[in-house]
Amino acid sequence: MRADELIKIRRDLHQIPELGFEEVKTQSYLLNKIHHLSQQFLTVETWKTGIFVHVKGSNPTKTVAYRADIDGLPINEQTDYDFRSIHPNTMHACGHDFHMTIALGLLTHFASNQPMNNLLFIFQPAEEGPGAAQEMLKLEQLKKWKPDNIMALHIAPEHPVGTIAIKPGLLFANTSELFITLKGKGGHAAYPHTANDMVVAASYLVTQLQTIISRNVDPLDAGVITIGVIKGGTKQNIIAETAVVEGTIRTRSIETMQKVKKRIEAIVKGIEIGFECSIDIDYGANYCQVYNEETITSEFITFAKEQKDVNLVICDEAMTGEDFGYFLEEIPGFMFWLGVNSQYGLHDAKLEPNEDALIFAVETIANYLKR
Ligand SMILES: CC(=O)N[C@@H](CCC[C@H](N)C(=O)O)C(=O)O
Repeated sequence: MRADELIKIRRDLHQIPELGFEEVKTQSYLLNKIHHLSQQFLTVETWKTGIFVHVKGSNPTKTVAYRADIDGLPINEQTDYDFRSIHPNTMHACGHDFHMTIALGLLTHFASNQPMNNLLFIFQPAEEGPGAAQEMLKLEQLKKWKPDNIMALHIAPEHPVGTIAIKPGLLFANTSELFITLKGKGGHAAYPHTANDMVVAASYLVTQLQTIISRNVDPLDAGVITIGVIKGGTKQNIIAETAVVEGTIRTRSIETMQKVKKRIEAIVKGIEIGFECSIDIDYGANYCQVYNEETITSEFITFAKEQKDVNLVICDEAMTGEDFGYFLEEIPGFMFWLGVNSQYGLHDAKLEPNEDALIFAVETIANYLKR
């Protein structure tokens, strides 16, 4: 596929971002493209809004899976593109439009250039939440086409085009979503003594949560608690009966995740007693770490070093999360960062990844898979 064709696909997909398990238009766009390819070596199956495409190899000794996530984020796009999202408050702000386009570019290549080994393309819904990897791993398709290895990429705005950033071992953190609901007693703004204000309780809670990483996690370990949402109340002169606080927890180890959650629960108990309210905690979706299998990752690093146009970076681990980690728990493989050189980062309403990375990725990964 030519660079301009990849760019056209990326722009089409960029315009129709959909949230997890709602990727109906995205799935039908991808299926339409896939059905226009030569079907000789392909078997196409769907699951919810996801797609599996098996490419039969000419003389297979194994099956290699390539996974791309397909969902968007609830963000109101603020780029200067003339192909901005046509879906209000939804945007491909994590590069999944790039991930899908690259997978489709690779699939297009191998549909007409039969690979030696079998390939399995996995277009996965709902990576941003609630996650789909664990469910997909249990499916019939994974059993009958059982991949021996698996790989995936994630765009990296901070690296120039041509960069592959990777490391063996831990790449991404363990994550847990965090949804906290506080319930007190509403009332008139002028009579605070008759009510039980959840805006004030939530404010104390958010402040106290900030002490967990700084006071309870070993400084030589690492963790993140980010509160991305705080909502409460209905009007400026009404005391809020309820408030919600939503965030995410990131840790390098499961043990630290457990410790952080224990501390959250203790702080919540304190707020319940101190503010005479009731608080519910829901940890939502939890993702395990992304851990790159050492041998295969080292082989990929060796391959990348040999490519003249690849700027190889051995990077540090990041506190991002990915349910691709679940695939890696069961299937040896790796994930890498693909440089896309954007002034604005992931989850930013102005993210504008450089489209030159599309053809670079397709050609580089096709060469790797051919080997
Ligand atoms: C690469 C990336 O940005 N991934 C997301 C994964 C979200 C996990 C989950 N919904 C959570 O918020 O904990 C990330 O935010 O790192």
